[in-house]
Amino acid sequence: MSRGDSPAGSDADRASASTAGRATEPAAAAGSADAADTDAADPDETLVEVRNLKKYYDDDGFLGDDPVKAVDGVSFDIRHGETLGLVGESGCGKTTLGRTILGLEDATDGEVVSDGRNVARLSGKQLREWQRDAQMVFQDPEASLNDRMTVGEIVREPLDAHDWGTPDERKRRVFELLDLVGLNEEHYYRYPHQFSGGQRQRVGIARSLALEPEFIVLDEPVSALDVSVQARVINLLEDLQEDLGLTYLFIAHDLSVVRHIADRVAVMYLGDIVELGDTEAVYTDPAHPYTRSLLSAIPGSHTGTDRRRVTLRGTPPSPRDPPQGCRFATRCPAKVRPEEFDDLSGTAWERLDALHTVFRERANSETGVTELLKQRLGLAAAADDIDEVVADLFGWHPDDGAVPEDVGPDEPLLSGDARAAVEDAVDAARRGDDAAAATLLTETFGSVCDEQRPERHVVDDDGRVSACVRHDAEYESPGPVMARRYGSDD
Ligand SMILES: Nc1ncnc2c1ncn2[C@@H]1O[C@H](COP(=O)(O)OP(=O)(O)OP(=O)(O)O)[C@@H](O)[C@H]1O
Repeated sequence: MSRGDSPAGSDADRASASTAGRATEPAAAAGSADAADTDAADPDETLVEVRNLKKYYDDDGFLGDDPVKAVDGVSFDIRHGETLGLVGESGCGKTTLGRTILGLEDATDGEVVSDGRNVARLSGKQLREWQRDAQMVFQDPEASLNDRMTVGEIVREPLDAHDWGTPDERKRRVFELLDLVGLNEEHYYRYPHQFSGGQRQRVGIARSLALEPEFIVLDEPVSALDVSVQARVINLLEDLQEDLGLTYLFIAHDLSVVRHIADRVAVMYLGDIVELGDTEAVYTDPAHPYTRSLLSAIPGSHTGTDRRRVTLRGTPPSPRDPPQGCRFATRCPAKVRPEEFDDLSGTAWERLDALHTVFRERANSETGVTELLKQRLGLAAAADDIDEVVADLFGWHPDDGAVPEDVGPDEPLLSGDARAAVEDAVDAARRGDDAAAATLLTETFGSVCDEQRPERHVVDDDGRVSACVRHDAEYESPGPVMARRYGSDD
C-alpha cells in the first residue's frame, strides 16, 4: 500500500482520512500495538501520555483580550484497551482536549506521547500516521456526514484519499465495515438523509474504523440520539472495542452513559482534570468537591454520607480569566474559609461569593450588576446599583445602614470586620474599580484555595487522583465539610 498526502478539508475528513493503510511503526515503542495483536496487550499499558497539555485560543488577541485557556496544563494517561470517560460542564474544554490529542488542533504547550513520539509536535507524514491510528467520531452525525455523497463514498473516502488497495479491495473493505457496524451492502448506495440518526452514527463509526485505528476519541457520540437508540450504539461501540482491541476516550455530558461504558473517568473543570480514577469508585465515593457536586445533581445518585444534593451554583468563570488558585474556588462548597470568619452562616458565604463574582465579572465585562446577580443567584437587584445589590444580598444599605423595605434578608447577614470589608469593597466599586473590589474581598475572605493551584493527591489504593487542597492532612476532607455545610436534604 502506498501513502496518500491529501487530508481533506473538514474536521471529519481530517480525522478520518489522514493517510493510507497501515504503515510500519517505529520499532520497540512502548504502548504500540496493531489491532491484530491487541489481544495479547497488557490492559494497563499506557497508549497515550498527556503531559501538561495546553491549548489557548488567541483569536481576539488583537483587542488585547487574554486568550481563552480552553485546556490549561492537563496531564493524564490513556491505557491500552480501556474506555476513559471525560466529563464536565459545557465549555470546560473536553472537545478541545480530544482534538488537541489527535493533532486536529495545534497544542500551545505540553506533550502527547504515543509510541515514544510527542504527537503534539508531529508534522507531515508522521502526523498523518498518528491521525490514521487515532480517529474521532463526532457528536452530530448529521453535520459530520456529507449529504451529497453516498454512504459507500463516505466510508470509502479515507481509503480513496490514501490509495488503500485496489478499487475492488476498497469496495469490499467498505462492505466489511458496513457489516461490522450493523448496516448492509444495500446501504452503500444510499444517502445519509435516508437514514435515521442511529444509522448515520453507525456510518460515522464505520468511516472512523476504515484505516484500522487503535485509538478513537468519541465526542458525545450518542447525545444527539434518542435514548432507545443510544443503548444500541453504545452496545455496538462496546462490541467493536472488544473485537478490534480499540481504546476509547469517551467524551460525554451524560454521566449515566459514562458510568455504563467507562473503565475510568476523568472529571474536567475549566481547562483541567480535577479527579481521575476507576469509574465505580469515583461514582460511589467522589473525592473532589466538584465531582461530588456534579454527581449529586443526578437524581437518585446520592451515596455514602453525602446524601444531599449540593447544587452547583452559578456558572464557571471565564476561561479567559480563570481564578489564580484552585479553578473551582469561586463555586466550591468545601472551600477552606479563614478561621476568623467561622461564625458566618452558609447564606452569608453564598452571598459573599456572589458579590465577589459580580465584582470579578464586572471587571471583565460590560454586563450589568442586575444581570450578573440573576445569573449567579437568581436574584434580581432592585436597581442596577451596587448599594441596592448589597441591600438585597446582606440586608443593610452601605450608604446609611438603613435597610430598604421589602429588600434583603430579615437579619443583616454580616457585621463587624466582615461588614467593614464589604463596605471597603463597595467603595472601590463605586469608584469604578471592580478589580480592586474583588481583590479586597479575596484578601479578607480568601484562603489557600485562592492562592495556589492544588496539587494532585492519590486518594485510593487504585491510584485515583484528586486535585483539592483538602486532601492535605492539615485540612478536613471535602466530604464531611460538605455534609456539615449542606447538611439537610433538599
Ligand atoms: N476555535 C475556538 N476559538 C476560540 N475559542 C474556542 C474555540 N473552540 C473552543 N473554544 C472555547 O474553548 C472553551 C472550551 O470549549 P470546548 O468546546 O472544548 O468545551 P466542551 O467542554 O467540549 O464544551 P461542550 O460540552 O459544550 O461541547 C470554551 O470557552 C470555548 O468557547
